[in-house]
Amino acid sequence: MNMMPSAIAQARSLRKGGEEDAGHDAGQTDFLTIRGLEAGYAGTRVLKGIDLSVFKGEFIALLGSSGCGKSTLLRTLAGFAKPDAGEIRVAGRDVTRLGPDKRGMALVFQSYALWPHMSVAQNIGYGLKLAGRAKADIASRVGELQMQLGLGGLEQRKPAELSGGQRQRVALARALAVQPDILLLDEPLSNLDARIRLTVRHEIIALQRRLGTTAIHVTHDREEAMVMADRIVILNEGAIAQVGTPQDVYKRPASAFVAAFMGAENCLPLSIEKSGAGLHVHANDLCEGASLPIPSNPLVSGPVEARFRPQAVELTPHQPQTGTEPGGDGAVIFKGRVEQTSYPGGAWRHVVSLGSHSVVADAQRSFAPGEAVNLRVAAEDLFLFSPA
Ligand SMILES: Nc1ncnc2c1ncn2[C@@H]1O[C@H](COP(=O)(O)OP(=O)(O)OP(=O)(O)O)[C@@H](O)[C@H]1O
Repeated sequence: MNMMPSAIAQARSLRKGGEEDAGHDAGQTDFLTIRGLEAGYAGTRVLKGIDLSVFKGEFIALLGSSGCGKSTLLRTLAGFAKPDAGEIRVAGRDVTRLGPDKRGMALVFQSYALWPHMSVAQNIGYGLKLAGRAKADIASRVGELQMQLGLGGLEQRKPAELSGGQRQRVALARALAVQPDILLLDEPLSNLDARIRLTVRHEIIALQRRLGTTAIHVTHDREEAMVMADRIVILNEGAIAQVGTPQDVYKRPASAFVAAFMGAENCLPLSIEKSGAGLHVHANDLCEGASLPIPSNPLVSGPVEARFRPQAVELTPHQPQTGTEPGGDGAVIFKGRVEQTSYPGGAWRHVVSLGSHSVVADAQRSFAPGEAVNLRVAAEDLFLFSPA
């Protein structure tokens, strides 16, 4: 049974508040199901077997670096590109080989793709006209959408006479006019300036929630994905690297790639040993020894890659440890020297060198270049990965 919009909103708010939520709610009926999807261009395989289930009313953000296949996935879902293998189902119906207009999906492009010679009202009503709807019906639906999207009074203007934010709203209204089951958004905000972007972002979420439309939103922007999505799908070179709630992918990245992509770009080598319920970090020339709880991701004793965010570092003036192995406090203390200090706003940013490595560390006070510092990173902020 499909969820009503209010129930979706409730499920969404529970998920957003629930730290331990694993993401895709058990008991939900999958609405859009993608199985083994492969697609590419003239011999180049771009999508390498995508499996994903989305339930009705869910907002999915598709995040990944340039060229990883986000638009290809969206275009294949919409029916504008043919898959080489795999299956796409909507509410159990196989739509893999159906034309774009037979799938109950609407795609909003980054470039808006509005008809330049048509007015705002004609652009919004375009899909309804194609579907043969009566003039009065079209006028009433167009008027409704104009009001919902703050386009009242602009109905006679041509796209060239609109701001970027207004054009994007017209593109969104045109997509929503046909009442799609699934709204596909291909970086619809990337041409907007930062302030308008925030406004349109909130409008899209509010509208999507009110209508209960299932949405897949492609973006480069990590923060945009975090604030808009129920779940984030991280793509890496045409394959899914992780699917999870914003909290999942931020706090429990499944791989070094996801950790780096989600901002944990500081990377240092450590050597660990698993023993019973704990994990021992060997002291080396970068850090003191430490005892940590075993994280949830699989690790083997030996060398690991340690990743953490600049904000996760507690920076203090260097204090030599008295014992050989302080451990037991659930944190690793690295030793470094400040190379550069700057103030990008909010906190002081430091580039700190540790032997031949260097990391970025934020602090509320500034440390001078040349100063010896300790960098304390708590276990929950330290992501460890064994070599593949
Ligand atoms: N029409 C095309 N013909 C050939 N190759 C293409 C075509 N469109 C995209 N590609 C290639 O397919 C790969 C995936 O492209 P795609 O546009 O899906 O990536 P993306 O993740 O959306 O990137 P971006 O974030 O830069 O828009 C890239 O290597 C790209 O060069």
